[in-house]
Formats: sequence, structure tokens, C-alpha cells
Amino acid sequence: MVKTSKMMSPNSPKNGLLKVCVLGAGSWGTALAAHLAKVGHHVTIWAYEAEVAESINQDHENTAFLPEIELPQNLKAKNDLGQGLIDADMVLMVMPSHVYRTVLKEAMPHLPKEAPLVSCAKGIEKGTGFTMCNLAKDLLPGEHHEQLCCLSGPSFAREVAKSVPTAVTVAAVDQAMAQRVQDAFASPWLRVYTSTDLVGIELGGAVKNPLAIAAGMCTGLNAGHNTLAALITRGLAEMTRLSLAMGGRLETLSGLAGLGDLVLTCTGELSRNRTVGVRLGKGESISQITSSMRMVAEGVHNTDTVLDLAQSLGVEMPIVDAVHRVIHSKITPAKALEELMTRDLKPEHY
Ligand SMILES: NC(=O)c1ccc[n+]([C@@H]2O[C@H](COP(=O)([O-])OP(=O)(O)OC[C@H]3O[C@@H](n4cnc5c(N)ncnc54)[C@H](O)[C@@H]3O)[C@@H](O)[C@H]2O)c1
Ligand SMILES: O=P(O)(O)OC[C@H](O)CO
Repeated sequence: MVKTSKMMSPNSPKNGLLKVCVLGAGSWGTALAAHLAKVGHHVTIWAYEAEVAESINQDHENTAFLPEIELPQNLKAKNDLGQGLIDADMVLMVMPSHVYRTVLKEAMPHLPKEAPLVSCAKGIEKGTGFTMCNLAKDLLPGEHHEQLCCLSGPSFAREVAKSVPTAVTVAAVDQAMAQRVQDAFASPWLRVYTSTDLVGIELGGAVKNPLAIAAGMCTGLNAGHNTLAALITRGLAEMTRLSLAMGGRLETLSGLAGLGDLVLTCTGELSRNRTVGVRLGKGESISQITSSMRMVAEGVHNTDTVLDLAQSLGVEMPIVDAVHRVIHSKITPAKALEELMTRDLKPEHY
């Protein structure tokens, strides 16, 4: 049973309790909002769907996106985007990448100055190739740019909502800004590290999505543990190549937001992306799969956006390319695996 009382600890917020606004009441926004409310912050969550706001306020449950988790009584939901943002000390942006720009544009006039603006989504924008923080930089006036942070790492929403011990990383160009977010989130069940490699942290979270689909396909095809270990390792090499080309740091990708999230989503049954891959591997079509899901598997769209970005930078990503061709029904999962196994032989490097 999830405890809903305020819990203070040696790791409780050093800078006091904050007024927090969470944009997006999908499973991740709801889990993060519940976590912050349990820590003791005053949290308002904005839900796109009126019935989701109602379900959180009346039943203390998000039946649409995080069912069967009791939410803290002090978590308040709104369906009006401006309301929760007024005077917020910290804003979380937890919209899926395909609606991120639209929602942020609507929120823009209400955004607080100086408060951390924490991006928690994992994707690349279609058409621009922007990470979510670069999208925000493109949209928001310069005065907001130093407020931008990214929180990422191996973190299934359902487990965070159940206070399962979890570790994540928060990145900002300014270390002090990242530390403010670290202090606000830290608890005995959520350990938060900081980083100043914003692009590396964002790239890890975005690229693991198509790789988790690939891992799921291997499982759906009944390939073995050897195959999965090879996929994770060579997937990490692809992720590292792209991140370095974007200016990310090598060590970031062996951390929580790189290898950590890759291992979680390539092996964990709670991963939506991996589930899409398993079903593809078992022979279902992508339209059959997506039409049966209300939640978003970012990899379905982000396979194309990650590949476009890689191609624009001249970075080779054979696994992501194979997933792209399966999603677009150009090859079968079995053929994709065969092609990856019979590529030109070469030395091992990233
Ligand atoms: N769920 C997780 O475990 C988890 C963990 C870490 C990061 N993330 C990332 O968080 C982001 C949000 O994903 P999620 O899992 O919370 O979402 P979700 O799949 O649980 O829910 C979909 C969300 O999209 C919103 N939505 C749908 N259409 C919309 C529209 N037209 N305008 C505005 N909002 C709309 C819904 O209201 C809902 O909040 C993604 O980038 C995801 O990769 C998710
Ligand atoms: O369910 P997935 O595949 O979107 O993964 C959720 C989180 O990103 C895991 O860290």
C-alpha cells in the first residue's frame, strides 16, 4: 500500500517545501507528482483530460494512466493550464514529445521566472531533431533558458509511485540549478544525482526507446539471453555515437540515463516500448499494437526522429535503422535480426 502521509527524512528538501506544478497527468507526471506530494511539497498537476483531473481529485487515483495506485490526498489536479503555474517554485514538463511544443506554448505566458523548469519527457521532436530542452530553448525567451533541466534515468512510473527504491539523474547547464531540483526530489526511496551534461542525459532517454523496441523484438522472436546482451551492448554503442556527435560526454552514457535506462527498458516487462517490440516479434502489425494502447510508447515515433537526427549528423545506427524498417513494414523482425547479424565484420568500438 502506498503511504500518503508527509515523510520527512535526512534527505528531505534542504530548501524547504515548494509549490510545484506538474504539466501532464500521464503515468509519469502522476507518479512524479505523487512522489513530490509525499515528500511534502504543495503539488498541482495539470491534466489534459477533464476526467483525469476529476479522478485524481475525487478518487485519489488516475484510473486512465496509473490505475490501482492510491495517490496522496494533498495532490490537487486542474484542467486549466494557467492555474497551477502561478507562483510555482518548480515546474515539471511531463508531456509526451509529440504534444510537448503545443502544451509548452500554451503554458509559456504563465511560466515563473528563475524557478527550475524540469523536462521529464524522453524524445526527439519530429522535423526539428530537437531534444525536449532544445525545443524549449527554441520556443521560450532567453530569460528562461538557464531554468531548463532534464530529469532522466531508469524509472518506471508504477515503481516510483509505489516508492520502490530508484535512482535518477537531473541535468542542467548550471550545477546550482540541478542541485535545487536534486534537493526538491531527494527522499530515502528516490536517490537523485546531478549532471551538467544536459544533451547527454536527454539523448540517453530518447535513444533507449527504439532500442527497447528492438530488445522486445528479440524476445518476441524467442531469441536468447546472448542476443539480448549483444543488443544492449551494441545499442549502447549507437547511443554513445549519437550523443558524442551532439556534444554529449562519453561517461554520461554509462550512467543512469544511458546504460541504466537501456538495461531497464530492454529487460523490464513494464516497458511500453519493449512491449511494442515483443508484439512485433510475435507477428502483430504496428497499427494493431498502437490502436490497442492508450499510453504512449515514445519509440514508435522516436525511431524515425532519432534516425533522422543520426542521418543528419552522419552517425551510423544500424539497430535503430532496423527497427525503423520493421515499424514501416519494410522487413520482418526475423529479417532485421538476420541482417544485423550478417553486417560487415569489423573491430569492436563505439
Ligand atoms: N511512464 C513512465 O514510466 C515514464 C518514465 C520516465 C519517462 N517517461 C516519459 O514521460 C513522458 C510522458 O509519458 P507518460 O508515460 O507520462 O504518458 P502516458 O503514456 O502515461 O499518457 C499519455 C499522456 O499524453 C497526454 N496527451 C494525449 N494527447 C494529448 C494532447 N493532445 N495534448 C496534451 N496532452 C495529451 C495524456 O493526457 C497523458 O498525459 C514520455 O516522454 C515518456 O517517455 C515515462
Ligand atoms: O515504458 P517505457 O518503455 O516508455 O519506459 C518508461 C521509462 O522511460 C523507463 O525509464
